[in-house]
Amino acid sequence: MEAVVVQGLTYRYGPVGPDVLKDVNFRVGQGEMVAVTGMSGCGKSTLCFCLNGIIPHSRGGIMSGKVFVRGKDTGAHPVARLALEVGLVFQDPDTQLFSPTVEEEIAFALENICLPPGQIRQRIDEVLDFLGIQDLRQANPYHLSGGEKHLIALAALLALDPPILLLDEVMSGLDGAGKQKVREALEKLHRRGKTVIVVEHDLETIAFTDRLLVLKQGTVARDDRTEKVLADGPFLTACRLKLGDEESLVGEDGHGFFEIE
Ligand SMILES: Nc1ncnc2c1ncn2[C@@H]1O[C@H](COP(=O)(O)OP(=O)(O)OP(=O)(O)O)[C@@H](O)[C@H]1O
Repeated sequence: MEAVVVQGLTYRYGPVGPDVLKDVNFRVGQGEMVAVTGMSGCGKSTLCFCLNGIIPHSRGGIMSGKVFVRGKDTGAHPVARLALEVGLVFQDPDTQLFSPTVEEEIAFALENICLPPGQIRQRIDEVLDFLGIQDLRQANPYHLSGGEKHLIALAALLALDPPILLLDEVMSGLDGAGKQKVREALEKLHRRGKTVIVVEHDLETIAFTDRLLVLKQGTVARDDRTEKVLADGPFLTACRLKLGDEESLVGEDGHGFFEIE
């Protein structure tokens, strides 16, 4: 069974707005390490919401086509069920952190699936060790930096142990050491058989992945080996992407910069 199958996915947020995703088709095998990139506004986060069922269940809008995660049609399964298959770390971590301590944040989802208290404590220890963030155990997530918040959201997701991990711009808020930490964690998880999908606009941070999908104005402009795409200067220039940050901060409309943390 494939981890992800996307067939003819087209989506718009409202009845009159433009199609944000246009006839997107791709498959991800179990255990693959895939990156998705593209300029600001090309539809990366929207695609993430389609992969974990937030679209169509919680965002409204108009979706056509099909998305399957581990054989489950996202349109036919509730988001809470899909969360056991695909864990998403959101681009904006404030939308998914709401507990007074890191420990309680990680415990929350585990309590929801009725794990016994002993196992909850064990999983919290394991994920904090795994990410090297035991020192943040009693911290209030709201008081942490953007990068640390992403790590806590990732820890909460890892504690649930979903087979597919989906990270939306998690690296961009981290310093060099933080990026290295996440990269090593993802490589270790990949070796353990997890399917990892990393969404990043910064091409340097995804060079470690095996396969790269480039989105351009809501369509898949390229789906190839990462090293091959990153070596294709003319293609990157045509997509206005480049290794390094400045160019990829320009929006799809061609003007303006957005802030990263
Ligand atoms: N809730 C919404 N309602 C209407 N339009 C939206 C909504 N969210 C996003 N969009 C639009 O959909 C398009 C794709 O946005 P999306 O956030 O998926 O792009 P992105 O590639 O993730 O961008 P970024 O790299 O800046 O996060 C953009 O034109 C955006 O303005």
